[in-house]
Amino acid sequence: MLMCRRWLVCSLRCHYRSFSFSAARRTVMPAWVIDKYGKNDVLRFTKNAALPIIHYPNEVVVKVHAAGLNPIDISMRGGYGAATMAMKRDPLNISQSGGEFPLILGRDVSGEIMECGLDVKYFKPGDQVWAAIPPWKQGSLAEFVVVSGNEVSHKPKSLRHDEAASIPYVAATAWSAIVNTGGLNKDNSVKKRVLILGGSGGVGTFAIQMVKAWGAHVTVTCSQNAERLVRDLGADDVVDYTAGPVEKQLKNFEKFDLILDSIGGETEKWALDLLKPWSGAKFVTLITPFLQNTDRLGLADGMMQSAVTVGCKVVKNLRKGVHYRWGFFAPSGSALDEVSEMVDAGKVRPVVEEVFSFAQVPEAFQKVEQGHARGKTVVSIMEDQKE
Ligand SMILES: NC(=O)C1=CN([C@@H]2O[C@H](COP(=O)(O)OP(=O)(O)OC[C@H]3O[C@@H](n4cnc5c(N)ncnc54)[C@H](OP(=O)(O)O)[C@@H]3O)[C@@H](O)[C@H]2O)C=CC1
Repeated sequence: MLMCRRWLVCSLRCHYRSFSFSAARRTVMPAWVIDKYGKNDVLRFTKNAALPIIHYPNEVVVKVHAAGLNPIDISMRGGYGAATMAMKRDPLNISQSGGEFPLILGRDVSGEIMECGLDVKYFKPGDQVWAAIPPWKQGSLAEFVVVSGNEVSHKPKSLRHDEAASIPYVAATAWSAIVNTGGLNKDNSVKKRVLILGGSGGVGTFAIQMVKAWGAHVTVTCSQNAERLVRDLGADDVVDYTAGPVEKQLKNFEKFDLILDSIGGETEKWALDLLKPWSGAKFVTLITPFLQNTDRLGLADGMMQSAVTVGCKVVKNLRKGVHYRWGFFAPSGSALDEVSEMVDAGKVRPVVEEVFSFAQVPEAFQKVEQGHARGKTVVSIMEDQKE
């Protein structure tokens, strides 16, 4: 239905465009950038980052009110995925930026549309929006960011920007893993048994709420001190991984239709035995060696290595009657449209652990890097904080 609405508005709003942002255009903006990969000391605040401009007609410029941080920001600060991102990012050098630096991190944005490309008909300047920004694009720790019209969505009316910025990246990841890869959706999830390995962080706290809203029975693994949080979000059964091997604790549970793994490591050695065999049940892990492979071996060989690795695991598990899959973040404005409706209907709420000011971006990175997240870390980018 939402896809149709996007199409309808596209048709009705013929070539709407505003020139107000362009007319008042400055050439620089405040931002946190990195000029090389490393630890937290590579983060640099500047008032002179290049102001992003629309290069493709389907893009919009968003004024950032709040940005969300994710573990991938810590990894990217250290160079994770650099080879792949360099290939994806501006392969024709249209932006003429001359390379990956200065790089702006931050994958979540909640803010306001300032300008729309000529092909953007679903949005107009002034719209309050949110988006998850793909890792090969400049991020949201800046005054403005450019995203594609198909990545952006109207933010939930019931949320402030600092709340909204906690959701897009984890929602787009959970949606891609659970819906596109795992095969569950709002119409087929009632009474399905879902196991979420790692329920207390960003992805977990969103995924619990999403599948619970669709009627699934949700089992979650987390630390003992996160039990109350995940139960409040809708978890039916909670397993404390600090109390002993999870596989032993889960052995006598009824088998599952879907397992979402955001922990990795040894998990896949035992977790697939917890699925209902020969029923279409799936194990979807978010912890994949895909980017490490491409960083290490280059794009072609890295992709080949990844295909061989995942292919072997898929075949091995198919023989046991269960499905093994890798899950990935995938930007999707239409998925965020649906999430926005769920939020405004009170079915999903933001789980914000801490909000930092724009001046405190390095502290926000430290917080995410320490781990043990209980929901999300957000950076609020108010006018007076950009000085
Ligand atoms: N493939 C992809 O495209 C994507 C992959 N990811 C990956 O998914 C993972 C989760 O992301 P995100 O939720 O944002 O991360 P967070 O850092 O927000 O959360 C991780 C959570 O896991 C908990 N945890 C740690 N160890 C265990 C364990 N053994 N069992 C259960 N819970 C545990 C942590 O709390 P505590 O330590 O206190 O228990 C924390 O709450 C990350 O590794 C991330 O890189 C995320 C998005 C996209």
